[in-house]
Amino acid sequence: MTDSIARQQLLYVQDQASDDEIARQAELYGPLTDSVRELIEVALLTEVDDPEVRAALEHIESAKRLLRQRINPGPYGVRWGASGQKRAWGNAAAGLRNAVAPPLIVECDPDGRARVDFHLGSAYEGPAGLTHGGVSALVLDQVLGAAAEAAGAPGMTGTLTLRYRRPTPLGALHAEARIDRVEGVKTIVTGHLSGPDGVCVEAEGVFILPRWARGKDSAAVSDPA
Ligand SMILES: CCCCCCCCCCCC(=O)SCCNC(=O)CCNC(=O)[C@H](O)C(C)(C)COP(=O)(O)OP(=O)(O)OC[C@H]1O[C@@H](n2cnc3c(N)ncnc32)[C@H](O)[C@@H]1OP(=O)(O)O
Repeated sequence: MTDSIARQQLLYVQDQASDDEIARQAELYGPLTDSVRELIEVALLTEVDDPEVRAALEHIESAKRLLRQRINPGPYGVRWGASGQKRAWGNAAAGLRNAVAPPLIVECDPDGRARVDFHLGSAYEGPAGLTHGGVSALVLDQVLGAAAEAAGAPGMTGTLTLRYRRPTPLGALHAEARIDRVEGVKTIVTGHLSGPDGVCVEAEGVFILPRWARGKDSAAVSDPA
């Protein structure tokens, strides 16, 4: 095993947090994340005068000083509580504590299906008024990966193939995925992302259970939101 894989595995942590403690943290940090996400949008779109921008910056710097007083050196990793409840709260697509995440709250079925309705604001723009193609890839990677994981066949993304069929608007969107087939350690998943006018992006992903995880309980290596 290489040092980098060993270091990565240290970020899969059983911290034995109780369900009550996890609920407390979700209630505390969820609104903080939502507020920071709104801040990103407001900072992008504000048209107030210069003194107001400078005053807002002071407030933000002050909030950062407060939060930095005790800080995890990061990254967040994946944590399991006492009941087996998992938190991938740093996940860039779906992490409860990650304001960069759209966020996605993905619904999954154990037969290997996943779906999510979500909203992308101005912070996810690529072409003018449209969703950035890399963000579409982020969303589809997560939703396809979640479908594989839901069926107990999780894996790292080996290959993700996308076909951008029509421009993806910002605003209300939908993504869904289903397992096409499982071939040994490979799970092949298909899916799409759609907007009000229909399918915008089609996807196929090959998710591979890495060598270091083979023979382990799949729940112990999966990476849920
Ligand atoms: C589990 C927790 C996470 C669970 C995560 C769940 C959340 C999902 C959403 C987030 C997903 C991500 O962002 S994941 C992050 C992005 N992805 C990565 O960083 C992956 C980086 N690459 C790797 O770690 C590795 O290359 C792997 C794991 C993909 C494969 O390496 P390996 O484990 O050594 O595989 P190996 O034994 O050689 O090959 C096994 C089989 O897969 C085929 N194969 C090998 N590489 C590829 C490939 N890139 N694309 C297609 N097929 C491939 C081989 O031909 C072989 O087929 P055959 O001979 O058996 O037919």
